[in-house]
Amino acid sequence: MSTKTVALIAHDNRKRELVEWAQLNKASMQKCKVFATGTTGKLLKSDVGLEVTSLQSGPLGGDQQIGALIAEGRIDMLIFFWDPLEPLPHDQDIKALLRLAVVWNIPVACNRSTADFLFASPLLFGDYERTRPDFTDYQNRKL
Ligand SMILES: O=C(CO)COP(=O)(O)O
Repeated sequence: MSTKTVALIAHDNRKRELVEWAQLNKASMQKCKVFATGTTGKLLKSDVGLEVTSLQSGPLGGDQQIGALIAEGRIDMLIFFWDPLEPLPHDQDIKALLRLAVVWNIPVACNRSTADFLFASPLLFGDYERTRPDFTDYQNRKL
């Protein structure tokens, strides 16, 4: 079984919620490789004590960096507590990230109960191999 790679992101109004959730799931998180956007990553290090690879802050391109990692097949799961009540300057980046997670068949949790379900799943540390879609036909289409 290979180490799972998880991307964690939370918008400002939901950062406390993500930190609390990560504290409760710290033992499992420590078995994963964790990527995060800038400020989220900083909090996960300082308040949870996780080892995290922090990318740029979301509005500065962090969502796009996570999206690129997904497209490269380097992320197994996305936990993204996005803010459903406030528009943000980088809304398009957020939409693009969520879109790529669907394109590449990545499990995504946008709230705490879904994150609980993902982390309670025997598949998390089992021998489940996510089907990575094959877009060969799409890439070879006649133009
Ligand atoms: O804005 C974000 C995701 O869209 C999160 O970025 P930060 O983790 O830097 O706050």
